[in-house]
Formats: sequence, C-alpha cells, structure tokens
Amino acid sequence: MTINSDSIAYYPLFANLTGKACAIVGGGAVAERKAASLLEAGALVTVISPACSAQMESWVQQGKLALVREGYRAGMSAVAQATLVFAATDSYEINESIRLEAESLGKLVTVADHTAGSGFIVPAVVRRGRLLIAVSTGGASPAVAKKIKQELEHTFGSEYEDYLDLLQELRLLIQSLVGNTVVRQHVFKLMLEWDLIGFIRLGHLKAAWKRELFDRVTQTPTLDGMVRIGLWIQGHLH
Ligand SMILES: C[C@@]1(CC(=O)O)C2=NC(=C\c3[nH]c(c(CCC(=O)O)c3CC(=O)O)Cc3[nH]c(c(CC(=O)O)c3CCC(=O)O)/C=C3\N/C(=C\2)[C@@H](CCC(=O)O)[C@]3(C)CC(=O)O)/[C@H]1CCC(=O)O
Ligand SMILES: NC(=O)c1ccc[n+]([C@@H]2O[C@H](COP(=O)([O-])OP(=O)(O)OC[C@H]3O[C@@H](n4cnc5c(N)ncnc54)[C@H](O)[C@@H]3O)[C@@H](O)[C@H]2O)c1
Repeated sequence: MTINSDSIAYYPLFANLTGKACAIVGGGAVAERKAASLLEAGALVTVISPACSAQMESWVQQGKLALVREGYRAGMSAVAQATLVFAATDSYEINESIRLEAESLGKLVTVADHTAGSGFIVPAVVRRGRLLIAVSTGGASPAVAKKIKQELEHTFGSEYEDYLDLLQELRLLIQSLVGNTVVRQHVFKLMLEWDLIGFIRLGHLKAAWKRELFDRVTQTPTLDGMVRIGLWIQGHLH
C-alpha cells in the first residue's frame, strides 16, 4: 500500500532511551548523525555496516559504539534486540528489507529514504539543559527544520539551562508549601512573570541571592507575595 505522507498526523513524544539497545544499519553520513543523537540520549547503539565513517570508527575505538562489520541480512541479533531500528544504507531495496523484518518483529523503524513508510522520523533539536525543543516539517524539508532550529538557538540561549533548573526547584518548593491546587496554579503563573531570564543573563544568579529568593517564597507563598517578589527581582535589574 502506498502511504501518502500528507495524511500522516505525526504523534510527538520524547523517548527515554537510556540503556536501551538501538540498531543502525549503514555507516555513512546519515547513520553517523543518528548515532550521534542516540549516544547523546544514552542509548546503547549497534551499527551494522561493512564500512563506516571515521567519526564512527573513533566512537568504536572509544567503546561508545558497537559495530558489526557485516552487510545486513535477516535474523541479525542486533536488530532483534533493538528498541528502535534505523535503516540508513544507500540501497532502497536493502532499507526496505530491514523495514519489513523490523516491522514483523514489532519494532519501530525509520527508513532514511522512505519517509512515508517510516514508523517514526527524527526532528531537529535544540537542547538547553532540561529544555528540549524539537522541530519537524513532517519530512517536507529537513533543511527548513534545521534552519528553524538555528533560529530557536538564538532565541533560547544557554541561560535557559539555569532558568529551568531554578524553576524546577521553585516549583517543588511551592508544591510543598501551597496545598490548594487552584492557588498553586496561579502562583506558578505569576512566577513566570518574574524576569529571571534577564537576571541570569546578567550573571546575577549567585548562591546568596538564590537563598534569599527561596526564603522570600517560603515566607509568602501567596499571590501578593509572588507579585512583590517580581518587583524585588525587577529592582535588582536596574
Ligand atoms: C532534522 C534532521 C535530524 C537528523 O537527521 O538527525 C533530519 N534531517 C536532517 C538534515 C538533512 N537531511 C537532508 C538534508 C539535505 C537537504 C534536504 O534534502 O532538505 C539535510 C540538511 C543538512 O544536512 O544540512 C536530506 C534528507 N532527509 C531525509 C531524506 C529522505 C527523503 O526525503 O526521502 C533526505 C534526502 C533527500 C534527497 O536526497 O532528495 C529525510 C528525513 N530527514 C529527517 C531529519 C526526517 C524529517 C525531518 C523533518 O520532519 O523535517 C526524515 C524524514 C527522516 C529521518 O531521517 O529521520 C537533520 C537536521 C539536523 C540538524 O539539526 O542539523
Ligand atoms: N534521512 C536523512 O536525513 C537523509 C539525508 C540524506 C540522505 N538520505 C538518504 O539516506 C541514504 C544514506 O545516506 P548516506 O549519506 O548516509 O549514504 P552513504 O553512502 O554515506 O552511506 C551508506 C552506508 O550504507 C552502508 N551499506 C551499504 N550496503 C549495506 C548493507 N547491505 N548492509 C549494511 N550497510 C550497508 C555503506 O557501507 C555505507 O556506510 C541515501 O541513500 C539517501 O537517499 C537520508
């Protein structure tokens, strides 16, 4: 059956691949890009390919990547054990055989040269600590996905890493202080009005200041308190 890629309503999700086996068939530029992002996500990556890029060879030397230096054939254990399978050879026919085998084993498989037949596709991403922004064009133009990613990299700079760490701590503190869910949601909303980003950008986020912020929140975890803390932060910016 020919799948029309226009009709695919992709479901976005963030997969936890820590310690999970993933198999990439092929050792070229596409395989290398997929291996890099999988390693960053903590996956256990096995590449199946008679030859692979210099970068992948060096990951193999460093023990970061397992390599099966063979051409793909049905029944390979790396495929059978994989959570995700990447068919990234330069042969449409071989990629299709990989897809069919992986699907018959119930795996999610992506095919480098067959977007509509893929069980998932990989987005362009911006990582800033806990902030993860993923961009997809549904395969219409990966170059545009990359361009949008680069624009987002400017908007969401490295300060978002500290910002989200701080917000997570504040959120946990407020969850422990404010029992009423409705009030808590309002408090979170008001917290977002604080110009913590500006504060972090100026390099003001020091341990002593952070302690004072947490003390102030602990003393007045109320709607009025949040507004006052916002003004106090503003005062530090000028
Ligand atoms: C985002 C990124 C993630 C990653 O790979 O890690 C990614 N491709 C990237 C770059 C890129 N890929 C290509 C170019 C050359 C310019 C161009 O063709 O536009 C560039 C740009 C460059 O290299 O500068 C060529 C290309 N890509 C696909 C095909 C096959 C086809 O179209 O059939 C062809 C050959 C077309 C041909 O030869 O005709 C297919 C896919 N590529 C996807 C992802 C998925 C959809 C993403 C989306 O939803 O938009 C999808 C469907 C499947 C998948 O691979 O998951 C990564 C950017 C990483 C970064 O952020 O830097
Ligand atoms: N999805 C994407 O982002 C994207 C981007 C560019 C190109 N592509 C498509 O993906 C394909 C791969 O692109 P590339 O630039 O990595 O190609 P490449 O030529 O650099 O690499 C192909 C790799 O496949 C390996 N290979 C060939 N036959 C094999 C077999 N039987 N078993 C295992 N490995 C085998 C080769 O050893 C080589 O390492 C291209 O044909 C292109 O159509 C996809």
